[in-house]
Amino acid sequence: MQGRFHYYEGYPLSICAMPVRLMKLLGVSYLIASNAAGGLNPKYKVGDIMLQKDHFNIMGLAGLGPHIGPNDSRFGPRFFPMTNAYDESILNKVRQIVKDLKMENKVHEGVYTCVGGPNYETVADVRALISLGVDSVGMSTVHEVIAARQCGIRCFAFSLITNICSTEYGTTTEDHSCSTEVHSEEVLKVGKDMEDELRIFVEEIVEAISQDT
Ligand SMILES: O=P(O)(O)O[C@H]1O[C@H](CO)[C@@H](O)[C@H]1O
Ligand code: HPA
Repeated sequence: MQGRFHYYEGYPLSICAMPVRLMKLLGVSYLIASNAAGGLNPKYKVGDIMLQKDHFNIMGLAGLGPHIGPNDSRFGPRFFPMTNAYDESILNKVRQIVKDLKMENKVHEGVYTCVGGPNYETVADVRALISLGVDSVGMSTVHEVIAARQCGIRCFAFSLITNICSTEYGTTTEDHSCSTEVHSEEVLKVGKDMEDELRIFVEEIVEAISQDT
């Protein structure tokens, strides 16, 4: 996909996840999802990569999801497990790729969450998410992975840490900027700067997965 639909753009989560269901109809069996995300884990630095071991479905706990409403059985059963949402055998292949590409110093494994956005988080939000065991925060991916798992697509996802979420209140300067604020320009720049490295990383993953198929 080139880009994606986001909930904050006004689309219901079923539309945000629609491309995944289209992929299913086209015969896709593996999903590699990526996202730009804020780092919550204090070990993370800007430009690091977090392999998603799991996600915390905060919107789902509030009753939002791509699968709310009448169930269309072409896209899987009404009820389904999410215990092993992120495929361990793909993760193992990626762990090897990380070693081969000598990326260990910048790659972590952790838990992602999707918030509604489009505002970035308050300090209180950030502190709460950390206390809930979340390592990175964005505004996508979770509903895509839910739709994929419902229809049996195997999933791998990673976050590019584009900014560090602040756990402290900053001081606002005269021009009204604030040292601890995140701005989308920063997010886009880190994404752009990492483009070549991530392309190689994803190409390696596709290659490793395709050896299985
Ligand atoms: O998750 P992706 O689409 O990578 O984008 C992330 O970056 C944007 C905010 O900067 C939000 O859309 C958030 O979800
Ligand atoms: N929060 C939510 N979404 C994001 C962030 C963030 O800090 N960075 C990039 N997408």
